Amino acid sequence: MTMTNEAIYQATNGRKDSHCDLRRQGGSKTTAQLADPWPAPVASGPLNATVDVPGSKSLSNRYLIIAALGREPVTLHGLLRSRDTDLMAAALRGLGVGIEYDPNDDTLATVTPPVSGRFRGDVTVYCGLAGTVMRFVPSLALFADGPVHFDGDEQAYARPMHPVLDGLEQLGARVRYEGKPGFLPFTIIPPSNDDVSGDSKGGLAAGITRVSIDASASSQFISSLLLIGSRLPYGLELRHTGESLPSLPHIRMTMADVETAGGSIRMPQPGRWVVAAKPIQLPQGVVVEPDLSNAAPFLGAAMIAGGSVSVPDWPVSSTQPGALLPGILTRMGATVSLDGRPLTGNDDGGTDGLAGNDSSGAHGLLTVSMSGPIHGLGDGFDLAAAGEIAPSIAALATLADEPSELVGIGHLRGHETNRLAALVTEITRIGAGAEELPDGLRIIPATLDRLHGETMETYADHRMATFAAMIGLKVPGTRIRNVGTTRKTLPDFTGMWSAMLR
Ligand SMILES: O=C(O)C1=C[C@@H](OP(=O)(O)O)[C@@H](O)[C@H](O)C1
Ligand SMILES: C=C(OP(=O)(O)O)C(=O)O
Repeated sequence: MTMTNEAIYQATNGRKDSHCDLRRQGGSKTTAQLADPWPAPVASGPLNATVDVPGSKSLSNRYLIIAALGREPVTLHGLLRSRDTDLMAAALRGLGVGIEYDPNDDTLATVTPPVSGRFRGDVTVYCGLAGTVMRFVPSLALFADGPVHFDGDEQAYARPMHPVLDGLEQLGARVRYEGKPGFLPFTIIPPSNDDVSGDSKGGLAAGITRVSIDASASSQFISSLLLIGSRLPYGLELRHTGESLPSLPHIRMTMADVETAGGSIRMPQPGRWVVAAKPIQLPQGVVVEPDLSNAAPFLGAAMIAGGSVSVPDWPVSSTQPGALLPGILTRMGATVSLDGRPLTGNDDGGTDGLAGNDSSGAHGLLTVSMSGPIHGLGDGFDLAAAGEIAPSIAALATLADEPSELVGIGHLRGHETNRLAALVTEITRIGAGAEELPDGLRIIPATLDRLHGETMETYADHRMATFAAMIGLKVPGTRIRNVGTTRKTLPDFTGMWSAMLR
């Protein structure tokens, strides 16, 4: 066995949980130096801040994978450097992909695919708690020259994995579960002699390969197979068999990114995708958009504290679900503008809210301003398209003037933690009301005089930490347990948060 990617990760970044990109964010404290629990700062008045948000986790990890599936080196500009993306890079290195960071700018990375086009087997991939690593990298194992073992944080053992592994078995791989069937840890034994197909006998199927899986627990199962579909000898026809499908923008993101690399993925009808067999190659240089979901706590801060917060380089059009924020925040009472022009975006929160990447790369300064109360979202607000921003929306809803029901997000029970249970516990802990619904959450806000500052648990969930920091802006005495867990997708959340409040 070669070194695991976690070992490579630790060797290149320091301790497992201590990676902190000090250069980009101007030198705040490392995890070891951060107080635990961390006293969340209170906003002493209206904000007036501009916050540079690092690159998108979802785009960074897709570009890394798609670059690894090409033939020529690709340079990624503005790559997110965080636990999830460093784990992805380390996983790819373990599989024989070259990844070099620019010594003067570690968000500039050149990815060089293996010369043979095949990935190195007999390795262990450490996934941490990263959904994009544990769900996307197994599909690469299909093209490895030996078994690939996957493991992760203990908490990752609870995250659903079966549907994507079921899909890989339909493509000829064998999966050996080493813990609970359907969950990490496991080993993928790739098909031999390039017998990558949907033929039950393990031979090459003459014609397109058909795979059916139930992706109602995570869109990442679909994205994983779409990422490698172009590499299959006859392409892929993928069907989703479940009733609901979350995070459709993230699937559209996968389709758009594969298309940027010259691939072709069609969605002739909802729940069915057709991927053409063809070589894919990203352009020589690719710019990563800022992470719009990670912008949510900062933009939301302007709504909680009043004043305004701006985020530069906001894409005019994006497949990121965070592109729904202007519409949702407007509905909650904010005024949103892009380069000074009013913007409302799409506020339907539906499952098909976004058109696709704007290949022009046009972007501007997004500003969220607030002077009045935060409005609740009322009954049945569907967040299925953008489940990952639910904790930020929940923080706003806790401080709003009327109740909110967030629905279409039952699958959040399988995120970094059971986010529905975690949000209910933390919202009720401070004196507001919340209850779980079969597919979401009902939040009954309380006035500030009824809320009390408490030590908030984060459950190793970066978005529970940013949720608590948002609450802390208005609820004195809020303390956050393990705020360093934000490094999953943000290298220096506390430094950025404190700078915003200065
Ligand atoms: O493909 C992706 O990059 C992601 C898809 C979504 O997963 P789910 O569909 O499991 O919610 C999202 O919540 C996650 O943060 C990132
Ligand atoms: C669900 C999330 O992450 P993951 O990519 O680990 O699924 C998230 O970031 O909100």
